[in-house]
Amino acid sequence: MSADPLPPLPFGARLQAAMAEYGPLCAGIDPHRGLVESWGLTYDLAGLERFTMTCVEAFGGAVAAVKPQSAFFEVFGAKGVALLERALTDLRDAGTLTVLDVKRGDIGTTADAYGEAFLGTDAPAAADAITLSPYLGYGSLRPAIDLAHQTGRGVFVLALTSNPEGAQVQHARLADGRSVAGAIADDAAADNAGARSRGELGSVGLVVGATVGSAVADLGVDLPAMGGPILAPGLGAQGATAADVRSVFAGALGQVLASSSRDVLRAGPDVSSLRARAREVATQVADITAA
Ligand SMILES: O=c1ccn([C@@H]2O[C@H](COP(=O)(O)O)[C@@H](O)[C@H]2O)c(=O)[nH]1
Repeated sequence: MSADPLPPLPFGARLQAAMAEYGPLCAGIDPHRGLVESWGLTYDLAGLERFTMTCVEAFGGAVAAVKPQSAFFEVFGAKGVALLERALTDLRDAGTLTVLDVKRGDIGTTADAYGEAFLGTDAPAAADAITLSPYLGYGSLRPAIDLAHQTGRGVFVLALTSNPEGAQVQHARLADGRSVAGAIADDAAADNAGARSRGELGSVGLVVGATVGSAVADLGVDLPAMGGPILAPGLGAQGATAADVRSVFAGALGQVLASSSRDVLRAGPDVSSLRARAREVATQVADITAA
């Protein structure tokens, strides 16, 4: 009689271990035209492939997580998406966690299909975690969140994005006085309750930009109680500094997974230089977030 397979370790626990080993950096793969050309490559499928595989070689086994930005692959159609799927597979084979930045969100049946596409057992573009948009209501994400829990994967729900325009929606107040961002954090806290009771990081994280200044405190977004990881874009190219990370995430620094794309990618195309820059930023962020 064959034994049942072991259930997968939850994403939150796997991320916690990876951050402890490599430092809390998520290196982005953002092959936008300017960057691809600055590496001396042509902005076509061949250039996209060279750029992406250079990143995979440099970041695999070197950082806690890698975040490909789906848009830069989708723009090349089916062949670009196939390349994205290959990069996700190669990073998994290298033992490196992937966060696919796709910002999906829709009514329940469609959220279910999005979940199967990226988080299901047989997902064609399987990632360890994906970004989700809660602006059709946090509850509409339920099928994808439940599937992530079942398959040991994770999600990062947009709460306070790094762009200034996000405030129009995310700073708004609900009838009960809570901010939209605060309510999303409360919903994530409920989904992370089990992990918290085991002393683990939850698998439902939030996206909170390192650029948001005092908004976390002003809007009553309770990040420590949320209990999941915080994907924090905005460091470097968008202007956030180490001091910003310390002040924005005070009280929740151990949950922060800082994300940086352009600031690291500018060190390419040499694989060793790219890896060295990623390691340098990972060490800087580890120093910032150390208690
Ligand atoms: O609030 C958000 C959510 C996602 N992003 C994405 O992160 C990277 C940032 O790139 P940098 O070059 O480090 O500025 C990019 O893929 C965005 O789409 C974000 O910036 N803000």
